[in-house]
Amino acid sequence: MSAGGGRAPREAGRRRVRLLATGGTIAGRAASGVEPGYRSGEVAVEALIDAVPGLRELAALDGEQVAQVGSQDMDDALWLKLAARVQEVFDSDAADGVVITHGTDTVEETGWFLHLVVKSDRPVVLTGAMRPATALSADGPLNLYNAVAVAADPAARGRGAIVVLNDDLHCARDVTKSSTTDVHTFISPGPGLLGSASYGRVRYFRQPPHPHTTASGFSLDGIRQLPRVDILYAHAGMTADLVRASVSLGARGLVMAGVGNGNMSTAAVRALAEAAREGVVVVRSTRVVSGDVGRNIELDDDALGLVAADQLNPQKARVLLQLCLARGMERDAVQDAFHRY
Ligand SMILES: NC(=O)C[C@H](N)C(=O)O
Repeated sequence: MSAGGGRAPREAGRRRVRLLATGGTIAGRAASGVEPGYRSGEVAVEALIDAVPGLRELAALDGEQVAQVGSQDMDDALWLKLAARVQEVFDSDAADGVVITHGTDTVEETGWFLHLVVKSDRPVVLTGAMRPATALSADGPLNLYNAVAVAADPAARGRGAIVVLNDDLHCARDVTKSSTTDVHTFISPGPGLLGSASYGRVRYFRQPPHPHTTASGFSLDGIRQLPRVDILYAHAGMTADLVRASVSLGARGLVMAGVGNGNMSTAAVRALAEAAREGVVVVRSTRVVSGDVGRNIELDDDALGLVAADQLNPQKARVLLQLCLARGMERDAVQDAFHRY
């Protein structure tokens, strides 16, 4: 095992897994994750690996610290860095699969980004923990064990980015965090789980039906930064002010976390239609945890110039819209992408 990104030795029949650590509660130090002043992301990658009995028996492992942040501090620059690192690891044949240790707050967004841009069939597995590494009944060690088992499993190939927590395998497209503190926080509303893992024994229930990784039209090619896309949260009595503020601050895209089926107040609708006329691409998603946002249902998207998010929640819609805008796609092409991916 090396901490600096050296290769795990190739041993006959043994899969090689690279651990890319980014921080999060899986690397947090505290008696619990709800202590005042608690900070995630303090335990280094070597210590994480050493804390899991039997981990090295699953695969030839090496670890690399890509970042050390609470995932609330993940941002576009870190996504680009992480995705580039995953791509380099695969392109140089340094590993058969990667495991990314990550905070749970935004793991769904990072996973979705990687699901769309990484060009490889090799498994990209993300895991984390709800309880700090030093807490009573820490969940990180078994999550990491299961994640390495998935990354080392040839049957995980071609399934895109997989989020593994609490014995569940989720497609990065579908997964979302549903509880602030519960260990069973991750759900995949609608499509359901991708599979399960029990002490390293992995089963798959389905293939992700939407294009991803090698079949996705997105990649890192030519992308040095991502365009600004803001998410606005709809509520009773919403005014138009924040829509206008986002546009005047330079947002090239807006995602509305609408009420119900992607609805919002009349004032907000008018402001969004105006933004769309000015060339901002506006996507209607929903603050509701499950269900699709359909086109031209309660709102006339055709007349208003809006895009419907289909199955993507606001934070996932933001990632896809950033990638679409980075590729120079216009509104109709963006709508097609929301139906396709
Ligand atoms: N459970 C966690 O990992 C929460 C932490 N704030 C993070 O996302 O990094």
